[in-house]
Amino acid sequence: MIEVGGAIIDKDTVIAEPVYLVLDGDIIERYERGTYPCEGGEPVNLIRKPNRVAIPGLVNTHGHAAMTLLRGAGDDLPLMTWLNERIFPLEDKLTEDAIYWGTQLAAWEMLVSGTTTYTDMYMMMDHAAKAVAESGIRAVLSVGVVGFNDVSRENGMQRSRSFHGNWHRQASGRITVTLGPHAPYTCPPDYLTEIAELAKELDVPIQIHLSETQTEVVNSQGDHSLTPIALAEKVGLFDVPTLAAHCVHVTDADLDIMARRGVRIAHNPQSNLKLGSGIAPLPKMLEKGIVVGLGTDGAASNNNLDMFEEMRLAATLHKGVAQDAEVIPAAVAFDLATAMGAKACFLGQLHGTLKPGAAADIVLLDAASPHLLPQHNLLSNVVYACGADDVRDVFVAGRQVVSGGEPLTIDVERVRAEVARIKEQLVK
Ligand SMILES: CSC[C@H]1O[C@@H](n2cnc3c(O)ncnc32)[C@H](O)[C@@H]1O
Ligand SMILES: [Zn+2]
Repeated sequence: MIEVGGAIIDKDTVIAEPVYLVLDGDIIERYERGTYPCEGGEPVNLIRKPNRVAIPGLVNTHGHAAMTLLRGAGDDLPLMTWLNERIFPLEDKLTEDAIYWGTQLAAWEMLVSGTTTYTDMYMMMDHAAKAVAESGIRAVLSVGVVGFNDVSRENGMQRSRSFHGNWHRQASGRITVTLGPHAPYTCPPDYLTEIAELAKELDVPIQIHLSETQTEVVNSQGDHSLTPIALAEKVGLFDVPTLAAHCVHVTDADLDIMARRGVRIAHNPQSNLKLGSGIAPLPKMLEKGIVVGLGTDGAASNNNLDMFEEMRLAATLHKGVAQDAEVIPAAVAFDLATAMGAKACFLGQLHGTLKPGAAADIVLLDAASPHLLPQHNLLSNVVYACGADDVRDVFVAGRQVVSGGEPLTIDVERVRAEVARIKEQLVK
């Protein structure tokens, strides 16, 4: 049982008074308004935190966790220069050990900033999954694959298949495996078709980067006479549930395809701004009924994994673009960062809420923080005022993984030392 001073159950249910959550293992059994009636003494499993506000754990729908190791290694460059000149040469030096420690660093950063579920597309993913299992976070993982030649194509298929066999639904069900074709500009059309076939066989969704920059769209039009999204549909990618990251440069016809085919979008406002890619038309996506989540992308293009920043940016950026303060209200931004984000990355209907039957992924904020005072509107305070520093306690699948702002599952001194060592190897 967790008793708190207030809770946001979901975007529509805000309780600005004492409330307690009753857990049944890794699930929320129910919530009740008021304090827990302690007739006959206080139960041993009652966590009483009147100075906390409970929200669902935040869901980060796009990223590359171990890129924490490359934070600050290439800034102020456009996407393709950033990738080709800075990131790919460093990634060539990453080892299995580096992926493990880079993912530990990411899990630490995400858990203490209130993210309980994240998605990942990267390399040597068995080692990322090990860090997920140990840290207690929940994750939707994929081996990132490219199809430059026959060897990379075959490797990608084999690695994806074996990663699925090793990790799908493992770590007490906290890991979901998906397939991760990097992008249409790194995976030729027939390779995308092969990947879609494998996804059907394994019965798993796909995550991919789509239409991130104008250059990508212009090149796709030149090479295939189709936008990346129209191409993805043509090659059969959308026959499988798909989560498309970015979708910054999209036509109305692209969005119609995505709405019709149930393609989800991961909106990464901070990364898109930092790489100078542009601003995705989030209001239009939502008007068309597309399921959208928020993502940080990797820590080398953001440069942090703080979902409070993405939530606030989603709620403010689009008001400025549209010159309309009514666009993306606080409740919608909160939904994108929680329940709709969970739908975007293929988790259960109730995931990202504190409703009965939802996974017990719960974040407790410091109700005494200046950001939560006064409480004219609790949801507004969380979206427009709170930040990662207000996170005090975090539970994933009913297990406490952060207490008083400190991670319980991560040896932070060890992570600091290993990351410093790996950084020296990378720059040698
Ligand atoms: C094949 S593993 C994933 C691959 O993606 C690269 N990456 C990181 N951020 C982005 C982005 O915004 N657009 C495209 N590709 C990106 C990452 O460095 C890995 O090489
Ligand atoms: Zn990405």
